[in-house]
Amino acid sequence: MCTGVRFTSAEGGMFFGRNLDWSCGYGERVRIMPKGFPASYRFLDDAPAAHAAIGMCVDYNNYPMFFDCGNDAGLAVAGLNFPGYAAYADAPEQGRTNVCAYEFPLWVAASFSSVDEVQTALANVTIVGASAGEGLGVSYLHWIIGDAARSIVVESRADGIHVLDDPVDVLTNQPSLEWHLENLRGYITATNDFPATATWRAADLAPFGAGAGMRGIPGDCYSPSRFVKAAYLNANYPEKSGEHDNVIRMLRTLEGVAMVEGAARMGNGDFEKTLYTSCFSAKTGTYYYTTYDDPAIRHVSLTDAAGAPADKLVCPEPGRDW
Ligand SMILES: C[C@H](CCC(=O)NCCS(=O)(=O)O)[C@H]1CC[C@H]2[C@@H]3[C@H](O)C[C@@H]4C[C@H](O)CC[C@]4(C)[C@H]3C[C@H](O)[C@]12C
Repeated sequence: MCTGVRFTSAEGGMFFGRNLDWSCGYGERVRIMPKGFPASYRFLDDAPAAHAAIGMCVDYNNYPMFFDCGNDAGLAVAGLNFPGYAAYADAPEQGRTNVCAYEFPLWVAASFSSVDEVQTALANVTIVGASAGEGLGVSYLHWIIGDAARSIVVESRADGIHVLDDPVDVLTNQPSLEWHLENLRGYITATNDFPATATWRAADLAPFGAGAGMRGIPGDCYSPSRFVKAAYLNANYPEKSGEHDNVIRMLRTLEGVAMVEGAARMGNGDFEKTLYTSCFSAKTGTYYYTTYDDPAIRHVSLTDAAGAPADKLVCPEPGRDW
C-alpha cells in the first residue's frame, strides 16, 4: 500500500509526500536530475529536461525511473499501485502524446511548471504499457500531481485517461478516486472536538480523554481505510509556518497511515511495510526522507547539484542536520 499527501504552509509553500509500502525494495535511491538532462522517451522525441527534479528512483543506467519526485518549479508527482483498475494502451496511438507508465513521473517533472500545464497536456496523452527493460515488467499505477495551488489524480483506465481534481489532496490505492471521495461521506460526523459529557437516563458519560470524536475513523492498513484516515488528518492538521514544522506535519501525517511489519501480508505471503516516507518542500527544493530501518530524517536538495554536468544524475551525500 502507499499513501500520498499534499498541503501548503502558512506562507503558501507546497509540501508533497508519500509512503512507499511494499515487502521489498527495488534498489531505490535519491537522485537529482539536473536541468538540461537528456531525457529519453520510448515514443516521444528525446528532450533536454526543462526542469531539474529530485526524488526517489531506480537509477537504471543513468535513467531515473522515479517513484516520486518534485521539480525546480514546485511541481511534484508520485505513482501508487492501482492494479485491477489501471489499463494502458498496448501500443502508441497515432497523433497522441504517448508516455510509457514508467516514464510518467519523469515526463511530468522534466516538462511542466504547474498542475494547470500538466492537465492541459494530459488531454492528448495516452499511457502505454511498455516495459522499461528486460525483467522489469509494467507497474499498474495511478498518479497524484501537486503544486502550490492544488492537486490532481491521473488514472488511465479501460475507458481512457481520467484527470480528476483531488479536493482532499490525498491518494492511496484501489479503487478509483471518485469512490474514495464518495466513501468519505460516511465519516462526516468525525470531529477533533472534545465531546461534552453525554447523559443517558441517569448515567453521566464523560469522555475518557481526547479522541472520542475521531472514533469510527479507520486505523487499519486497507487502501480505503488509509484514504479516510489520511484525508481526516490532512484536513484537521493546523496550518504551520516554516520548513521545520511543515516537514514534521508531513512525516507525522504519513506516520498515521504507515504500515508496520507484521500487520498485513501481501498476496504472496510477505509482510508489507512502509519502506520509506518522503516529503518534498517545493520552496526550498529539498527532499526529506526516512526509511523503515532508519527513522532519522535525511535530506537532499536541488541546490546540491549546482554546477553539476547536465548529462549525469547526481547522487549527493544526504544531510542529517536540519
Ligand atoms: C510497488 C510500488 C507501489 C507501492 C504501492 O502502491 N503499494 C501498494 C500495495 S497494494 O497493491 O495496495 O497491496 C511501485 C511505485 C513505483 C513503482 C516503480 C516505478 O514505476 C519505476 C519502475 C517501473 C518498472 O516498470 C517496474 C519497476 C519500477 C522500479 C516500479 C516498481 C514498483 O511497481 C513501484 C516501486
